[in-house]
Amino acid sequence: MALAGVRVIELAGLAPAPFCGMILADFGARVIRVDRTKVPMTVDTQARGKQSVALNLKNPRGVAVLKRLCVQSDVVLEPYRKGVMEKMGLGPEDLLKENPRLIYARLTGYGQSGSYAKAAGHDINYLAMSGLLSMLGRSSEKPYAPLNLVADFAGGGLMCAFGIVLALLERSRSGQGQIIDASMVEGAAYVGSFMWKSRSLGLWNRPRGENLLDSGAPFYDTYRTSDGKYMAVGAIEPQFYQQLIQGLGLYEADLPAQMSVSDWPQLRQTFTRVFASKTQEEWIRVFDGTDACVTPVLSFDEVLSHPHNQARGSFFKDSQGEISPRPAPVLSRSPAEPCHSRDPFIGEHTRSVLKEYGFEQAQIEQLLSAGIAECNEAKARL
Ligand SMILES: C[C@H](CCC[C@H](C)C(=O)SCCNC(=O)CCNC(=O)[C@H](O)C(C)(C)COP(=O)(O)OP(=O)(O)OC[C@H]1O[C@@H](n2cnc3c(N)ncnc32)[C@H](O)[C@@H]1OP(=O)(O)O)[C@H]1CC[C@H]2[C@@H]3[C@H](O)C[C@@H]4C[C@H](O)CC[C@]4(C)[C@H]3C[C@H](O)[C@]12C
Repeated sequence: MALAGVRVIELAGLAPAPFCGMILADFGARVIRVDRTKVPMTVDTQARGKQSVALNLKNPRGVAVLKRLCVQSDVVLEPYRKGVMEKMGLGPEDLLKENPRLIYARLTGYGQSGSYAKAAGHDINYLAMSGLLSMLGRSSEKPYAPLNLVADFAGGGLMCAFGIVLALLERSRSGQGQIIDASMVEGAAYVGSFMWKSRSLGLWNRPRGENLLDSGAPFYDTYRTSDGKYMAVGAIEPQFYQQLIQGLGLYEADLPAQMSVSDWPQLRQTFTRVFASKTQEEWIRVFDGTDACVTPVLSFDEVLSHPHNQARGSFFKDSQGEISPRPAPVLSRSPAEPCHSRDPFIGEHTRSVLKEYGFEQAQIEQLLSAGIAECNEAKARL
């Protein structure tokens, strides 16, 4: 796999950093998540392929253990508020001094500088600060966040993984590590570069929800079918729009012009009425195999059995029966091989990892009995 041999220490976080770690693990990195001790269960639902070591980092001996793990690693990924790592004696200066090849990735909401750097926040706040949230929502409604996809995952976890891969690539030339300041505000804004750069085209001149791609245009929207399901329509270009009209059994001559914005409400009413006349399955039969850019809105349960997704193996079932998307993109020679086994228990690998990283058995037992480290091996659960 592309990242085989790369060792990552991920400090346990909420959503974006776990996603970043999972991407690295999917593509072959060895990811060790460092959890807190005395925690009943993990909130990391993106622990695929990771190992878990539980350490008390409030104790200097726990800090010393982490330092020793970082000396032998390529990447450390930290998801805390600015200043937390420094307070624990684990700031970039401390760790890079001991391992100058270390890539020190800091994934935060607001970045390491600026007046908000130390403020708490979540995806919706970062999205708001990026400018993007102001553009998201239906006409005459308040802005709404599309789950926590944009800032946490696209602008946060994914962008940070990209930064780590860039830093690894650069290190192969320079031999040096570096610090990555991954701000979710900036990551989200960057993902939204198209919105920024296309403002001059007049694509976003109208109020929220009344533009081409924000559900303003009737040919770029979803429609309810007679069985309560939905179809997604993305027929922008005239040649595809024609096929949409044809599939709906309408005649262009009877309709206002596609780009006549003032007629969009009337056109939407017509599309709404027609889509409501057939079931989703019937519409699939009408539009499959055409270039009308019309697809069913599939539920999570439906994606696995869709013939297209099945043909590509786009989703897979793990050993627990859970469906997940296959890691993307697909590399021809060194594709990702996502782990199919269950996620680790907190501290499941404490003993084995510490041993592998050079700790003596007696030292490990001391750390465990002093509560600095915690081990929760699978055997103990049988
Ligand atoms: C699904 C929910 C998650 C939603 C995601 C949400 C929408 C997001 O946007 S996530 C993005 C959040 N932002 C960031 O990550 C930006 C950077 N980070 C921060 O800004 C902050 O970390 C913070 C604001 C996120 C949190 O601030 P906090 O004050 O708590 O922490 P920090 O200042 O960073 O300091 C960390 C302290 O921790 C100490 N530490 C760290 N490691 C260790 C260690 N190993 N040992 C000892 N100490 C350690 C460190 O020293 C710091 O200490 P100090 O403060 O003293 O300095 C999920 C959200 C909630 C979940 C539910 C919940 O957990 C309850 C249930 C739990 C159960 O197990 C599962 C079900 C739950 C219902 C659970 C379900 C879901 O997972 C959630 C709903």
